[in-house]
Amino acid sequence: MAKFQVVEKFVSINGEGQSAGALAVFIRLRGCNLACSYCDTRWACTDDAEAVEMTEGEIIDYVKSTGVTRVTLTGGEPLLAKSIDVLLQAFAQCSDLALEIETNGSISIAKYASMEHAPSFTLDYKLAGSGMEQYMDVSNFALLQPKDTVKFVCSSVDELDRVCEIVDQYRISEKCRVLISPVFGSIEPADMVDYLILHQRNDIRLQLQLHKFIWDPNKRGV
Ligand SMILES: C[S@@+](CC[C@H](N)C(=O)[O-])C[C@H]1O[C@@H](n2cnc3c(N)ncnc32)[C@H](O)[C@@H]1O
Ligand SMILES: Nc1nc2[nH]cc(C(=O)O)c2c(=O)[nH]1
Ligand code: SF4
Ligand SMILES: [Mg+2]
Repeated sequence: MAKFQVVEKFVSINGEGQSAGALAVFIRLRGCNLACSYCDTRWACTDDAEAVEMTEGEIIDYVKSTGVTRVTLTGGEPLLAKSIDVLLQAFAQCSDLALEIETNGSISIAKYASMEHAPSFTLDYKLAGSGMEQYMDVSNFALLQPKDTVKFVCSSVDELDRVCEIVDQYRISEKCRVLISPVFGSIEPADMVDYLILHQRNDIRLQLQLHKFIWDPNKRGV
């Protein structure tokens, strides 16, 4: 049995990613190796953030108790957790649960992408505005499957040129979904749409963080 530091667990709709709008159970793990300028979950990233220690069995029991079948494992950076492979294996054995992992693009997904019943990944590529672009592990792009998503959170419309450069260089939209999302409140989404129209980017979708429109953007547990 392994132990995981869970800073938050709740049921909501998924506000982001490929299953946006659908019910999901969220498991948020403590700690992160990056410090994105815009991070909306900084409180979960420090090693001393308040957390409840749970085993993989307790996490799965909690998920099953909700009756919700989509699970989002997030953080912080979930792939940093010691023994994360144990938790992913436990989920892989539950054929009635669909696991999505939000990961920050700096950690290799190779070990997990090759698992039987592998989870789906929402792989962030951190752009210059995050201050973290130098940590991106671009070898992950070769491992993408149709069930995965690559996401670019943009601090300015100018960053969309870089998004297109990366999508084209690694042929990402031939492999999986590509999403762009504004840093909440810092760009007009309409300007992002204008960019997609102007550049005829049929392969890139805009996504807004739904939960921040439904609830107070700073509210936790939603
Ligand atoms: C808090 S992170 C946790 C998972 C992982 N560390 C990562 O960065 O992908 C979850 C998602 O929220 C996004 N995010 C964080 N702060 C944001 C903000 N202010 N506006 C829009 N998206 C944000 C991240 O880019 C990431 O896609
Ligand atoms: N409702 C809701 N959906 C989300 N999708 C990804 C989230 C995250 O923080 O990783 C998130 C979140 O914090 N809340
Ligand atoms: S990697 Fe994710 S959790 Fe870590 S600082 Fe960046 S957005 Fe926040
Ligand atoms: Mg969030």
